[in-house]
Amino acid sequence: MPEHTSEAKPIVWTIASSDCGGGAGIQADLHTFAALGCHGCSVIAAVTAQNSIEVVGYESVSPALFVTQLNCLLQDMPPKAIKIGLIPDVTLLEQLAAWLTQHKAQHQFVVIADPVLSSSSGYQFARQSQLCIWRQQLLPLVDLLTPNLPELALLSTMPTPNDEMQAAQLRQFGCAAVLIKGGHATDQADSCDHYLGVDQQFSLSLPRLCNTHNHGTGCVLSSAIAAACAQGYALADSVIIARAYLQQALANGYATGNGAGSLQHHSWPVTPSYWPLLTCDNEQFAGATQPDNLSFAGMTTPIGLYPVVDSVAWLKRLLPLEPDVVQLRIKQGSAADIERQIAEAVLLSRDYKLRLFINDYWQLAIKYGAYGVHLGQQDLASANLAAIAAAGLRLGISTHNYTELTRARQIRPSYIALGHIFTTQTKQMPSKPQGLVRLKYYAALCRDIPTVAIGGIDATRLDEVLACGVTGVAVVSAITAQQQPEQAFLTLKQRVEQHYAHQIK
Ligand SMILES: Cc1ncc(COP(=O)(O)OP(=O)(O)O)c(N)n1
Ligand SMILES: Cc1ncsc1CCOP(=O)(O)O
Repeated sequence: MPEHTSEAKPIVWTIASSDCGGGAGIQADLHTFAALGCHGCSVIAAVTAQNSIEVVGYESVSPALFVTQLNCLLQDMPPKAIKIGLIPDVTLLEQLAAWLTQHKAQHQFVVIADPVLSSSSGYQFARQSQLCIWRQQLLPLVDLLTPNLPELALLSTMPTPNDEMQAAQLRQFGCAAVLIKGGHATDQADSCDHYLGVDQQFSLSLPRLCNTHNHGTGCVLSSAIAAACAQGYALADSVIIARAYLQQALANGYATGNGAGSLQHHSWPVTPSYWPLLTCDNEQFAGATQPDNLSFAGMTTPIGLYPVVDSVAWLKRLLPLEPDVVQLRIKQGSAADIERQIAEAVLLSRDYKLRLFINDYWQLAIKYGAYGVHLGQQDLASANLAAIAAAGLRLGISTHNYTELTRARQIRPSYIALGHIFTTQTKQMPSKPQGLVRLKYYAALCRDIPTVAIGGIDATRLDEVLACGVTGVAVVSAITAQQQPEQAFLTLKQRVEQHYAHQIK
């Protein structure tokens, strides 16, 4: 399902070369854009003659026609993102650098570059003069470069075989981020890519697929990243989405001629087995990967209506109405008062058979024996997850994007919160509202873990949120800011219960 309606598909350009065999180049890029809900435009740099076995030859377009394509598109169909692929000509590379210098700042598009310097069948497109233009003129205009290991070595001037140092050098030349593709390290069982971004570094690994129908792999990965960027995802998220898209396309690759066949373009990836394992390379996310032996108690699903209240006084108001699950999220008060409220809330929860989650204060939750703990992203780094699991408490984790969701899934918590879905007045959020399309994708990916939607959800939006496939709906102001909070709770609870009862039938 595309992020936008048919009236507003984001426009993505590919500036690359034609593969008459249809598996790579411009043809693969356009398939990828379409599958990810974008409208693709193509600026053709060269026409190659190739099939599934070999590249037989190529001819570049004239410099005049190259620039005319760029200008004509810019006038009427400006891009949200541009993918650069094979440009086997020095003059065209120089022209492109000059054109990007002139227009990038004004039009604010993202540039993803796949420096196709040789074909997987062994054809060499790169000459020294082209490498110089890449280094000196193009890299400073690139937001993400996606070299494979041979391309990384060619582009870097470092003789060392150390990939990270070579990538660091390319970033010094000016490209903001580098994704080192590990596909060529065929001696390893997993295929592992390293993302070196402005403020994040991580590795993504997935089982190496035996399918030999892998023509156009690099083209598809870079164009999927561009498409996800055009859909408004941050660069790190786009890399993760694209890697999952590629795994899905590779898993279903098919024969065309007698050589490496083509990838199968499908749709937005939501299948857990295609999702990469994310390992954080920097301190910030240390400890975020689940130690294998950690296991959190499960929740009986669906979670249903999940009120979040800020005091034990609010909890006492709701308890006679028999909520199934409540979160106590205290944000003010002295340490002594907070502990008193948590202790009292846990005692009350036992009397009422309530599943009570404590926000933030995981030590107190363990001390008093709460049903569970809810932690945000910041809390994850400092909390002792092993202690929470060992005490038998459930764990809920907040997420606000694909990177956080991917990490949270690896921890295998009791539930994952997805937010904020709509604008909320209750909390200042540093992130953007996620909206319903993303919520649906996230919930589909989490088919194996309970999910809770949160943020700006009220009676008017309840049905569309439930329709996205979450197993619970968390609300604050839809209850506590209403004139009749008890009545608001009862109405919401009845509607949520009806929804899940209907689903089970
Ligand atoms: C169900 C649910 N989802 C998200 C949150 C937000 O938690 P967190 O990120 O820890 O932020 P604060 O609540 O501490 O502001 C939540 N509390 N509950
Ligand atoms: C705590 C929190 N975390 C993400 S949104 C949010 C507040 C949700 O409140 P409301 O339901 O009133 O929008």
